Parts: sequence; structure tokens; C-alpha cells
Amino acid sequence: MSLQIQMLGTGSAFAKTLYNTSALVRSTNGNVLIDCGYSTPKSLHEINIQPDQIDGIIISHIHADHVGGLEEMAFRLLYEFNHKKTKLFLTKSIASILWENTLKGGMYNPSDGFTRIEDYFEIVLIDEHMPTEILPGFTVEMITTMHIPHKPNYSLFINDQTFYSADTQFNAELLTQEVVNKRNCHTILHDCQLSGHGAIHATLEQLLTLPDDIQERIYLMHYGDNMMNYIGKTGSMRFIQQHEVLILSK
Ligand SMILES: O=c1ccn([C@@H]2O[C@H](COP(=O)(O)O)[C@@H](O)[C@H]2O)c(=O)[nH]1
Ligand SMILES: [Zn+2]
Ligand SMILES: [Zn+2]
Repeated sequence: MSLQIQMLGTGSAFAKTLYNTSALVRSTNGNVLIDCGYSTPKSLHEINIQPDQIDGIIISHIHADHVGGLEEMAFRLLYEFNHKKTKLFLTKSIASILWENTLKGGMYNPSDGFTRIEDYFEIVLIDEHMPTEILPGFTVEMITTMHIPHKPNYSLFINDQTFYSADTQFNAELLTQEVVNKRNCHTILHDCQLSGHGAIHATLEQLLTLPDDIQERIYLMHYGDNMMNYIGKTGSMRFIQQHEVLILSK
């Protein structure tokens, strides 16, 4: 079974010319989103994918550039697609805050009986650090990584071969020991803050300290509007662009 990942956006939270970093995992067994920021539904529209063609959504953390499109997805599934409930793949710690802290404001509607996240989505809880089959041939392991202190945040291993950082601070030991030495991941999609101090993301300067054989596996995402100024300055790492497709397995 072939497995592909298509970037729906590659921008940072404050980018104005780039869509939110999110991805569509495409296989013969279905389509699954990794994150759904506020510009993700527009990106899906641009590649002619309708909400009812999405079989599930995996959420890494609850910043708006990663979950801000969930309200539109849920309401369109409700009103335009006969209340189809797509699956929402979440860890317990994300599930406990996503509705109360983020979605409830716009989606709580007691007069129509919509008072819980389960009224809109089929919730599938994922255990941290436990490989979980999302679709036949597509397994995800969500590992805790540091983004904003004291807030739950996850990076993903896909089929134990691809590492998708979502938003995370630089962690050389994780990339070197776990991602490359132990699991020998051939593809690494990593967030990248192009300039300034890396308080909550890996910076380009930090990623450039990695050995060349690791850099060669890295595609940079979650970058700013000024990405063009950095072309040719990313060592052996490449920028991945919106709607670009990587074949993860044939
Ligand atoms: O230093 C920072 C920068 C940003 N934030 C908050 O995070 C969100 C999303 O930003 P990401 O860079 O995509 O994580 C942003 O809207 C800010 O609210 C922060 O807490 N600290
Ligand atoms: Zn982000
Ligand atoms: Zn974030």
C-alpha cells in the first residue's frame, strides 16, 4: 500500500503569505489530516478535497494554527455532509482541553443538542508512546515533546520511518539517538524558526548543528514569510512547500 504525505501549509503561526503547517496523509485506505489550522480547510479546497473525504484528524497541540480549522470542518460536516462525524485522534491530555479551552466557545449549542465534542466528532483516544493504527498500513506513535512548558504537545512517528515534529523546541538527543540511531527514520519533517531566539521552536541555527547525514533527511516546515531569504542557507536541509507530496512508502 502506498503512503504519501502532502503538505497543506508550511507557514509559521504569524505568516501572512503561507498557510498553517498541516499535512494530509493519503493512502488507498483513506485520508487523514495531521493538524487542522484556520487556513487548512482553504488549502484542502484548493486541492479539491471535501471535508467528507477526510477520514480522521490527528491533533498535535491546541494552538490555533493547528486546531483553528476544526470548527469549520465540524460545521460543514454537520450542515453540508449530513452530519458525518470524522474521527479525531487525540491523547487524553489534548482531549481534556480541546473542547473546554478552544472549541466550546463557537460550537456549544444546547438548543440543538450539541454540547460535547462527541456531538461533532468520533473521538479516538491514543495512548502516548504507543504505536496506534490510524488506517490499515498507517500507524502513528505520538511522543511528548517540549513546545510551551506545562502544555501538552506531541510529535509523531509515522510507521516508525518518518518523524513529524509538529511544533517543538530543538532536541538534538531526540533527533540523533531516537529518530536516527534507534529508528533510522528516512524522513524528518521539522518545524523551523528562521531567525531569533528559539524559545518554543527549533531555530535554523540549532538545526544546522546536526550532522550532515541527519540534515539530509530533514524537510523544514513552519517557517516565516521571509523563507526566500534563506534558500541556499539551510545546509543539507530542504524547505518543503505547500502542496508538495512526499512518498513515504510505495
Ligand atoms: O513565544 C511565543 C510565541 C507564540 N506563542 C503563542 O503560540 C501561538 C502559536 O504559535 P506557534 O509558533 O505556532 O507555536 C501563537 O499564536 C501565540 O499565542 C507563545 O505562547 N509564545
Ligand atoms: Zn504552530
Ligand atoms: Zn504551537
